Amino acid sequence: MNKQKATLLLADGTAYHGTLIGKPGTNGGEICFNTGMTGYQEIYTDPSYTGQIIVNTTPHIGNYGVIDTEVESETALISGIVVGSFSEIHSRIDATSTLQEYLEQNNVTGIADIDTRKLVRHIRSKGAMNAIISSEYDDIADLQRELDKVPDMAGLELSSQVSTKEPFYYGDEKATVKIACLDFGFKLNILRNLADRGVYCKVFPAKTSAAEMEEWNPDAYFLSNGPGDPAVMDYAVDTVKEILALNKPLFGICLGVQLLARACGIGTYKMHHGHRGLNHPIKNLQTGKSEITSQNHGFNVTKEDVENHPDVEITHIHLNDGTVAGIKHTSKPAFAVQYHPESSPGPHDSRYLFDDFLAMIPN
Ligand SMILES: NC(=O)CC[C@H](N)C(=O)O
Repeated sequence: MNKQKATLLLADGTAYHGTLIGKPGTNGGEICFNTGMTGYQEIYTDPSYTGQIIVNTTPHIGNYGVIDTEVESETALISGIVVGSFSEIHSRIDATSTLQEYLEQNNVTGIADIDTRKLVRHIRSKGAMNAIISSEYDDIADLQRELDKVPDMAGLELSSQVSTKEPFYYGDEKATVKIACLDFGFKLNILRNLADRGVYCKVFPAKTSAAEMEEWNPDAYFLSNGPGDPAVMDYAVDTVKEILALNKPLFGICLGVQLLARACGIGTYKMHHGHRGLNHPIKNLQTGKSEITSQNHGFNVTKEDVENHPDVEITHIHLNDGTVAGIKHTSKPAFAVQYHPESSPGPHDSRYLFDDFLAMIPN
């Protein structure tokens, strides 16, 4: 076990001292916490966490190692991890490497031996803020200088940086249903869920226009999850407006719901500390049933704007705080959710949303 020291400094001046894990260095981002009891590898490789330091509330991390294929994107784009107890050994027979090796390979600097319960209570009361992890500096003035370089998540556009540079295909090319997918930072399990239902996907870079995608003559459109602030993504909002004008089925997940909302003139806002975990309860207002869901978001759709909108209604609400968890357009075939039906990690309660989407596509 690497016993090099590391320091975590929060933007409000709180410092935590622990042990370096992953790659030695200095890295900053917005600190947020995920309450999932499992699935650290999928969480670290979810591109929506780009620019963020993840605190795992599960106290023991690393104990089942890493499997190369169990990823949500090719690499971990996170700015760091903060854990309680870190295990450099693992006991899963199929594991291809230790988490320590994986973090080093993916240039992730982390800190272990932190009282994550205390830290999470701090973030929960003070709200989301920037932080820095360093194994190089322990002097607060040095750390503060590095922390000052970290941009605020509010107002940050990140999707175009993580999106595919070239279009690519996913699924069965002989499938009769074709779905154009806008990549703002796709989680792979969304594509797996679409392909498993027998459709052919073409994934387009974030800045592709609807006219360009129409050249492929898709039957429907999909808006992916992704990092950053939807309020500074006018390029994508304009594309969603163009897609809505086509009257083809449209489904969006997480950032996708925020972009659909903004395309309809509904606002989005930065939450106090967001929702990240695997057991978030939501209620489907159309069926009256509740679902336990996987979530990862720090922004949300403004509820009053939806309530006052003549053509958009709330379909799902978050049962912990009443925030908007899903919306649909009442005169266009478009709907989206703020949570993750593809889970990975997380429960499968909401997989029906993929079936609902495909049922909207005429035969
Ligand atoms: N998972 C996502 O798509 C996240 C969307 C957005 N970046 C947010 O934090 O709210």
